[in-house]
Amino acid sequence: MTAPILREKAALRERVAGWKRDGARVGVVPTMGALHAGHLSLVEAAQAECDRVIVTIFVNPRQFNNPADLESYPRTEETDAQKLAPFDVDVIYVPGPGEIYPEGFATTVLVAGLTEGLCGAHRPGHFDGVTTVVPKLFLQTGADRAYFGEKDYQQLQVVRRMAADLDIPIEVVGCPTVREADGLALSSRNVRLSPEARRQAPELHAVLVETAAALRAGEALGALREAAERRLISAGFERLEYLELRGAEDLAPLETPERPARLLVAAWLDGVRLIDNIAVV
Ligand SMILES: Nc1ncnc2c1ncn2[C@@H]1O[C@H](COP(=O)(O)OP(=O)(O)OP(=O)(O)O)[C@@H](O)[C@H]1O
Ligand SMILES: CC(C)(CO)[C@@H](O)C(=O)[O-]
Ligand code: BAL
Repeated sequence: MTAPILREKAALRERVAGWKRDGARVGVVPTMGALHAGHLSLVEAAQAECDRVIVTIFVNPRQFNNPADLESYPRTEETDAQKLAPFDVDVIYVPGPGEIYPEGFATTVLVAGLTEGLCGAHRPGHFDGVTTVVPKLFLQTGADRAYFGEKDYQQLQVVRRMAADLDIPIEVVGCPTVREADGLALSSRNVRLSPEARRQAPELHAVLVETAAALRAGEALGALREAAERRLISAGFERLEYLELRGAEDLAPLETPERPARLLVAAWLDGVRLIDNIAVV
């Protein structure tokens, strides 16, 4: 059955208050829509641990540093509702812009440190947009747990920090990246790849896996980054944006995986910015 779509925070609050009176544990899966199996894996994780599950769909203008990216971001509410139907979620919350950024809205939440490198360095203002909308989604839904994908690994760590710093009583749960059979991480932006670029795209994950193995074997990150860049360019990519090794939780720059670490990459293919990351332990 298609879940009820609520568009107003007042209606959402009333619904959630009823669940809470019954002692329900509420989970939220924040998304920007254009749902795929990665999002649906978050819904499944939420359903396994929560009595009630809310999926939010809001294409948040404040986190788009590139107006063309915002303009062309896929908006597919009807198909999204159909994709959620077999999962029997309790509510799909699709707030109008006025529910999130009413007239006179003047607050920005900024997380320092964790946002400064990686995607934060290449998408100015992006994480400020994320950390301004996400606490609103947490507070509007009143959820006890929130589910985020490791595909957006820096986002996951930033959101964890924000929720802890603001004393929002919610547990932020990270879920593994869902991939295509050829290794490409599922992303709403993959639909923008031409058929040829789609065939080239899995090279990103292959480079990540091989670089991680070489780091574990003691090879130097600098030389590996150069080799990765050459390989991606010859596979058809336009540009390697970053390939970095970071501490798994604090995202501190590392040269070697001397402690639990994450290898993170961003690269451009066919005018599309692809990101990925894996654990290096
Ligand atoms: N392949 C995936 N596996 C697991 N979680 C994912 C995957 N892709 C996205 N998610 C998670 O889904 C949530 C909503 O993400 P979003 O709506 O931005 O989708 P997206 O596919 O990441 O789109 P984008 O093209 O903007 O990166 C985030 O927590 C994100 O990490
Ligand atoms: C968390 C989020 C829904 C906030 O707009 C977005 O950044 C996303 O889809 O990952
Ligand atoms: N997937 C994270 C949201 C964004 O790329 O804007």
